[in-house]
Amino acid sequence: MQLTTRILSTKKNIALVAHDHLKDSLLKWCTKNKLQLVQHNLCATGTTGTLIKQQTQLNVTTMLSGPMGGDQQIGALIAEGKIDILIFFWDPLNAVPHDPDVKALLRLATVWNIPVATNQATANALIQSPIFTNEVTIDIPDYQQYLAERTE
Ligand SMILES: O=C(CO)COP(=O)(O)O
Repeated sequence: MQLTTRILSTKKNIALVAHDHLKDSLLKWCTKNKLQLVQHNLCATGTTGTLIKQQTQLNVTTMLSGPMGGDQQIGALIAEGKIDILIFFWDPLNAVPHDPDVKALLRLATVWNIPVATNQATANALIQSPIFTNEVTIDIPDYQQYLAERTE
């Protein structure tokens, strides 16, 4: 796969997602890091985002709830280059009905090489890193080249 680059600007588009048993943990993390988070554009799956808005007063664009398509909506935004960072407190100990959607979201985040935190320790590392505040260049698949090779 040929690569090209994408610039993540200083003001990032950040997606926040948490499974039910980890919502308290993500809410605490958002409260603790509110001053950094307020400087970025936030979006979230339906329940997660609504709780973050209620409990932190952060401005969050909400998608549908995860099991109703919210993970897929965020995955689509990632594929379109509209999400720069994914913070996803996913639950490795409880099954969810939309497991294929969860896998698809994590897969697309990997395909498009965006920084992802899937637990609190990595979210802490990410928010303290220059990635969060600086302009960053990431390698991404060269889609035009990919398409050209498949259609020549
Ligand atoms: O299920 C989710 C992620 O897979 C999260 O969805 P909610 O934020 O609506 O609970």
